[in-house]
Amino acid sequence: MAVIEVRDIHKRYGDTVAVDGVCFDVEAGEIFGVLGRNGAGKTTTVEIIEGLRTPDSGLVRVLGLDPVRDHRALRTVLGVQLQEGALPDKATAGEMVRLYRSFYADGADPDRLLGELGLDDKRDTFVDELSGGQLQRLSIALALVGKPRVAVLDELTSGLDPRACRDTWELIEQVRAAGVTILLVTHFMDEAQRLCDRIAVFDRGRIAALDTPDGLVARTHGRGGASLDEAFLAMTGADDEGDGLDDVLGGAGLDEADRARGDADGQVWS
Ligand SMILES: Nc1ncnc2c1ncn2[C@@H]1O[C@H](COP(=O)(O)OP(=O)(O)OP(=O)(O)O)[C@@H](O)[C@H]1O
Repeated sequence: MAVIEVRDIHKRYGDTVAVDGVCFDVEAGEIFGVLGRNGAGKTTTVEIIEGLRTPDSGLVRVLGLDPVRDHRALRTVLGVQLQEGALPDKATAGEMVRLYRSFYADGADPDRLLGELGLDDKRDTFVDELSGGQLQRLSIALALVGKPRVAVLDELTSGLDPRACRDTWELIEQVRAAGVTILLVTHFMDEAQRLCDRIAVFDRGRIAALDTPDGLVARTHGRGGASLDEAFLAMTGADDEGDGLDDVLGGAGLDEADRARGDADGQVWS
C-alpha cells in the first residue's frame, strides 16, 4: 500500500484553480519531490495532505488515514515543518524541541537532534534571537523529533548556508535510511537531484511530469548529460512563450494512469 495516496484532488480559491486533478502515490521509504514554479499548486496540495485544507473533490490518504477526519491520529505519525512565524518568540530552541517531543510516545533525543542540526549552542536561545537559518533548522528539528513515519518538508533548506544545506541533506538521508517516507517541496534542483527518488513537476495545478530525476532530464534532453536544473528551465522556460509543460514534454508527458502509478522500490520501516 502506498504511504501517501492522492486521487484526483481539486481545489479552487474563488476564480483561481489552484489544484486541478492531481494524482500520485508515495511509496514507503521514498523521498518524493514536489517541484514547480511559484503558484503551481504545490503548497495547496501539501496542505491538503497535511489536513490543513479540504479539497473541493478527490481523495487523500496518509497511512490509510483521512487527513481531515483522522487528524488526531495523523498527528502522531506525520511530521510537518512549520512555516516562519509559527513559533512563540519567548521560548528557547531547547524548550520547543522538548515540548514537541512530549507530544509523542516515542521520539528522538532532543539534545542529540539539536546537535545534528548544528544548534547545540543555541539550546537556551530565544526563538526571536535565532537567525533565519537557525530558525529553519529548528523547524526541521520540530518536524523530526516525534520520529514520524511520514515527514512533509516544505522548502527544507531555504535560507541555509551551503555547509548547513549539506549537513541537513545528510540528516535527511539518515532519516530516510530509518524508513521514514518524505514529501519534499523544493525550488532547489541540486537538492531534488541529490535527495529525491522521484519528482512530480507541478504546472498550473496539474502534474505535468512524474519521474526519477534522471528520467526528467531524459524527457527534455535525451541522455545527453544535462542537469535537472537545465531540464526544469527547459520545461518552465517554454511556459513564458505560452506553451505548457505538456507541450515541451510532447508524447513523454504522463497520462492519468502514469500519474497515479508509484514505481519506486523504497526502503521499508523495520
Ligand atoms: N488562500 C488563498 N486564497 C486565494 N488564492 C490562493 C490562496 N492560496 C493560494 N492561492 C492561489 O492558488 C494558486 C496556487 O498557490 P500555491 O500556494 O498552492 O502555489 P505554490 O506552487 O505553492 O507556489 P509557491 O512556489 O509560490 O509557494 C496560486 O495562484 C495562488 O495565488
